[in-house]
Amino acid sequence: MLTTTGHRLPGAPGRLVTETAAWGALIVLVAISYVVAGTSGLVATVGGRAYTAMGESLSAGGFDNQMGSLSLLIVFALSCAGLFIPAKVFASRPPAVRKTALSISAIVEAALLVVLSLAPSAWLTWVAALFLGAVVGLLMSINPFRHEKPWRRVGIPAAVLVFVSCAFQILGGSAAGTQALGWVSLLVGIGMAAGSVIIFLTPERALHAESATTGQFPELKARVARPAEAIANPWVCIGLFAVLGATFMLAQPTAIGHGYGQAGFALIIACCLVGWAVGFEMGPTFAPGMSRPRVSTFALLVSGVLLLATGAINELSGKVVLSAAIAFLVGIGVRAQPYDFSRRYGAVAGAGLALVINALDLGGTVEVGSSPDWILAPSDVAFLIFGIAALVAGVIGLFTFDPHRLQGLSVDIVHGFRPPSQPETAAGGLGNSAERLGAGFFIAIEGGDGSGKTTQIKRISAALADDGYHVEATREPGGTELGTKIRSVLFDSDPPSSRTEALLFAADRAHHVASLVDPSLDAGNIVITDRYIDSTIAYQAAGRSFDEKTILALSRWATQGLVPNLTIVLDIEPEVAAERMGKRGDSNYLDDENQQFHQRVRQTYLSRAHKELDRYVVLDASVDADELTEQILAAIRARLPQTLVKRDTGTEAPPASTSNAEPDSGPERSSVPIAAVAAGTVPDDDKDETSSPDSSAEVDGAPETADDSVDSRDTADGSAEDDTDANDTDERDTRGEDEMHERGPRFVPASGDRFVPSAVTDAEAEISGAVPTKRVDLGADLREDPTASASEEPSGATSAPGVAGEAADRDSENDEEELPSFLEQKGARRSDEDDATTVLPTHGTDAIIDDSDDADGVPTDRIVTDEDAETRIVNRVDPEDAETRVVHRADSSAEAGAGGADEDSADAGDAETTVLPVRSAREMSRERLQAQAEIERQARERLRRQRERSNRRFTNPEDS
Ligand SMILES: Nc1ncnc2c1ncn2[C@@H]1O[C@H](COP(=O)(O)OP(=O)(O)OP(=O)(O)O)[C@@H](O)[C@H]1O
Ligand SMILES: Cc1cn([C@H]2C[C@H](O)[C@@H](COP(=O)(O)O)O2)c(=O)[nH]c1=O
Repeated sequence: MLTTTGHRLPGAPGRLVTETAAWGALIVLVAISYVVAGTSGLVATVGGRAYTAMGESLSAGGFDNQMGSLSLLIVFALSCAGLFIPAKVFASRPPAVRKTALSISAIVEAALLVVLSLAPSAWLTWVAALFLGAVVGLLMSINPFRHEKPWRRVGIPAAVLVFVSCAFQILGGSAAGTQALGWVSLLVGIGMAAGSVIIFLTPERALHAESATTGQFPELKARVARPAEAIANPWVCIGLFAVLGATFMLAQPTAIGHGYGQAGFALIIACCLVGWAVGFEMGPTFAPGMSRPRVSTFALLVSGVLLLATGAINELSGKVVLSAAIAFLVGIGVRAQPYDFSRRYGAVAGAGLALVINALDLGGTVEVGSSPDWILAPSDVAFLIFGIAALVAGVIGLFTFDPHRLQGLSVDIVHGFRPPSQPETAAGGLGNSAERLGAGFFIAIEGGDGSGKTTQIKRISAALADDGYHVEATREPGGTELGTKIRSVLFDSDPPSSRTEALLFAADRAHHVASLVDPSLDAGNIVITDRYIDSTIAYQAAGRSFDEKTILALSRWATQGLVPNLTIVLDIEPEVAAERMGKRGDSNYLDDENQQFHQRVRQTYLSRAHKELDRYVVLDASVDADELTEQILAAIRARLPQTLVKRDTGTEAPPASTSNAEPDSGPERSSVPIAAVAAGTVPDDDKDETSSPDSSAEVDGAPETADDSVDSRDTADGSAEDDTDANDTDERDTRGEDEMHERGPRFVPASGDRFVPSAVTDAEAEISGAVPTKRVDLGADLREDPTASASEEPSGATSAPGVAGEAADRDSENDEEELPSFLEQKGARRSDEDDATTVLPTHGTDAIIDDSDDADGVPTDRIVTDEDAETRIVNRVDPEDAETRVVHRADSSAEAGAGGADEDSADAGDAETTVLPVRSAREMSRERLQAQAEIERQARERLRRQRERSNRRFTNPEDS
């Protein structure tokens, strides 16, 4: 059989034509050899009167079923022999050899078909059968059709055969159908010759066989079904192919045995092909809730029943429909699973066996007590035998392949046709297995910009922490150190192209899941993320009008299919959200998209939620924040599994923070602590943190916090530890592990705007040109009275629990009095929830930002650093725009020593620079990354504003 690997290939036209013709030849050949040999009998075919006898028989419409079967068997055996010649025998031949072999065999086959159609005779049929069988076998070995969807090629000659034979049969009666075979063989012979010529004219190199098309499991479709499972022994599929081979092969004996004529045969073959094609295409998604081996098993079982029915009934339309249904089930069953087994063995064995059974001529009449008696043709007996075998095999399969976590046959079937839950379907069939979600619970909070996600996450994290859970709050983009950089790339310079944007979000997500979400879920935490895949679908697919499937596939690939247990959509009119955003005064270029964009975003969230009501909860986000918090908490609490380990009771899973206690040992995450991590258990994080054992028992990250702060202050002070530090250290040493890590939710520092350098004083900040920034403190709301906290202790409000202590508080007070002018703006903003308190620490002299090349005086982001000195200089930015925070402030006098050397830099800071202090290597590497990102962001921001100013000047010179 001539085959190709797809019409996309170079040289495809020649192959397409010859292959189509070859399939046609096979059908016609099988039919003719059955008719001819069957009519005259084996002995008659070699006798001198063969031609006359055959002619008489043909016109009389008589057939010898037994001999026909034998004839068929020989033709079939020869044709199929080539399937088992190793492909490499010919495939490895040079293109020139392959090309010559293909065209010569095609022309030989064409010649035989033409002769056969013009001069039908018994002996000629045998000769043709031998030759064609050999040629077909040879060609199959050159390019086995296992890589192609057969119905595409065989469908054409089958359709032609149906048309021609029906026409003949309608015009000339049943016997005339045989003549149709002659005409069809002429047609396919001509086609074969044409294909041969095209192949001959095709350049050699274009005839290479390329990759498989059907041999691969279709990834995209697999996503909506249960994951594909590796099949150790695909005997069920081999059985299904045997059923298919038998069904095809019994078509002609059936047509003859029941006197349907060739039109009946053609009809059966064509409908079988259609059924097979439909089944093959639907296989990966059919019965999506059923395990894939189980789908195959049911297909085999049901096809067994249908085979029995096919054998039992005598009527043509019933046989046609049932044969098509059997072929459909085979298509379903074999395609439900990855297609990496050979279909040759099953199909050839099934067809061969069917012929042998048919040749035994076991038909007869069964008395059923009343007339008419039940007439069984030999082919019917073959169907019955196959039916029983398939049924038995199917039942064995049911006991062999487990249902998918379901019990009972009916339950299995009913559930089999329901789509599996989203987690199981995610990511190309990988899905969320139990292991994938770890022991934790994954929640995504979604919604348009300004819907209140951040506000709510702070609150619900605190509440859940109060419930005793390990909570990790994070966000996208920017939930990790790398994420902060990606966020910076996204939002701190010119907007990227839409495709770049989509890829950057995906990259952030990939890292976020791999380095933070997954490990945290593994540790048994509740992970709450501010945005996840739905945001990408809403913004990049619907917003930017990219293909949703592509965007989804990207995210699923990035996350390896991790799907939240629960997604809460905070739904709000974009206009209302925009108003809120206006008040908040912090936006990115996506926020600034037009209303249609945000409407599309909103609708996408809603329609996604609508499709999966189990996993989504949509809440009206325009209501009062407290009310919304209650609603969210109710939704979450109703879904939290009982098995989730709580802090106080949990003995199985390690506390969330355990794995992160040593910052460098765990998965990468932004380990800079957020001030209010202890909130939920520590009402006011600026109070009693050093004196209360509780308060020093920080949640994950808090020990780091303590370390960081202690280190920072020691270094910054250049002096010995103060009492606070000592106490803190002692307490940590004596605390149990659980205690050490547990205190409310652990907020993952989310981005560059969460950069928390160690202490500096405001005085120092003033000297150094430090950066007052808008504070983004997820922990702020966790304090008992955030407003009071923010207004009463503005500079210390961001102190880390167990770290800031009284000294820090004192410092804060001092700082308050000594606010430099630009920090007064910050002071003014402290009453706001999102207070601006941050200064970058200063220290070191050896690193500078070299602005000397800036002819226009605009600082650039060209940075020169001295690694050994572990210092960096940060350009000062507009206080309005900076986004960094500080945990606490250290003693200004102590800092002065370290900062003394900075004065040059600080002057240069006039020259808009800030110098970071010397730290431990570990901290420095962490902070360096953050600081560098911050520096770059700020520099870009300046450039952007500079450009804007220039533009303004340009467009409105008067203003300038
Ligand atoms: N229920 C509410 N009612 C009124 N104002 C609210 C409510 N929730 C939040 N806000 C305010 O709306 C603004 C936006 O809130 P928030 O930052 O939490 O939204 P967001 O969804 O996280 O926004 P973004 O997507 O841009 O990060 C904030 O100033 C916040 O104080
Ligand atoms: C995760 C994700 C986010 N976006 C957009 C949505 C927002 O406009 C910003 C993120 O800002 P936020 O203040 O942190 O909410 O990014 C997106 O377009 N695609 C995404 O996948």
